[in-house]
Amino acid sequence: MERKSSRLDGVYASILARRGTQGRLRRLTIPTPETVDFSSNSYLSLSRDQDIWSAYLDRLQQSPANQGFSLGSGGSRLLDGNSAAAEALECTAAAFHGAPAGLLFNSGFEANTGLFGCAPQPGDVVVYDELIHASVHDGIRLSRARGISFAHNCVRGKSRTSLDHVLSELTQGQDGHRLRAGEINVFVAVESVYSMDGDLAPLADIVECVEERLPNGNGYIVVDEAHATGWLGERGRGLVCHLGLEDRVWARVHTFGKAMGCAGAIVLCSPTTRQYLINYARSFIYTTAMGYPTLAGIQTAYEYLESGRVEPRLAHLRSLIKHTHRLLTSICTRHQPPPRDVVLYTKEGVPESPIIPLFTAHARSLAEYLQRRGFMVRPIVAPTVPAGTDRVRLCLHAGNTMEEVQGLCKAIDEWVAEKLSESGEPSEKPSKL
Ligand SMILES: Cc1ncc(COP(=O)(O)O)c(C=O)c1O
Repeated sequence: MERKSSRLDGVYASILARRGTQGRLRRLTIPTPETVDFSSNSYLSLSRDQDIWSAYLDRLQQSPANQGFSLGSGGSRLLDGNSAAAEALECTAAAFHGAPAGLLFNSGFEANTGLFGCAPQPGDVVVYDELIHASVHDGIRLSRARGISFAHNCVRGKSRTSLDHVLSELTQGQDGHRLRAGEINVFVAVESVYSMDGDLAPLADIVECVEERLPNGNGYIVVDEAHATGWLGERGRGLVCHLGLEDRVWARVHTFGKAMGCAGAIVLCSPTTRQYLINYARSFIYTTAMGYPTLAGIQTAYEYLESGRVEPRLAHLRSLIKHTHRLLTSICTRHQPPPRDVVLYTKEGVPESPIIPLFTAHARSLAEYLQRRGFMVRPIVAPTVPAGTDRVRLCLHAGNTMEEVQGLCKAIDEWVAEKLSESGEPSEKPSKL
């Protein structure tokens, strides 16, 4: 008799083959250490910093015996997995980001699914930016709320899909009177820095809009600061602190796996909300808590940020962003008319973040070309991003040098010239960048 699993493998194999023919098959690769990193989310290059590593080892050596010699936590925080170190880290992070309280989660993904899965009450609504992270979508699916998207970063545009329009429709719709009376809660979910486009949310305007449309205080803004944590604002406190909106944003999610070079996340919120999450957030309750080595790494990274030693790195990162912008703009200007389908760099001003998308219908070709020249970049294609917006996602890091950026842009320039000559379009010779 044919084994069940082999029949199922056959089903999977044909699904994978279909995906393969569409050029959308996902694969695991091991990053090669000798390539120059223009891909990871380690924006500050802290994960390999010698000083932080030494401070981390010292912390492990000096930790109390009941904490320091345990690789794992031993259980859920609600059973045996809680520790003074976990609670101390929550206080450190909350103080650093100017929040009343915080609750750790094992990842940003779990923080979002935990928060959105239980925060809305029956009948509540979650209004979210259309480019919000997959984990928020999954959280909404787990919740008892209705989800409605608004157009990316469109707060007050005339479009019927602007945030203002969506909120206005809600307050005039079927349950409008209950919404206006503050009996239905509206959660508004945005990211401070969008992970694929690298643009910032117009957060001050979003806050104004929500307060105007929901004056009874039933608009609750949740900001996912995953890609802002550690580098945006003074000492990397994030966008909410940078704009002084701590008291007008209901909850924030900070993740430790990106600029902070560690792993895990925290939801910043009121003490009562924290207590509610402890009771109802399934991804907090039904999982083994972080062990001491992980907590110690995050605590060490926070101390580094708070000490101000991060400032020279931030300054270097800002210059890299400006320099890259100059070089990419010059590539596009020289290959006029703009090389349609080849590479489209759309930033008019200096990019707002170290994430710079290079839109091209040939994302895989560009990424492979750059990888062969020793630059690690990755193609990001549908369904990870909306169809028609395939790109190579360039990520700059404080650990990159000006020369590396120069080399990368020179290779992009050569690729553009090659592609254009293949397509028969006239192309400028790559010139000295
Ligand atoms: C905006 C955003 N939120 C949340 C997450 C999830 O964070 P983590 O990697 O810690 O699970 C990510 C990571 O890709 C992200 O980009």
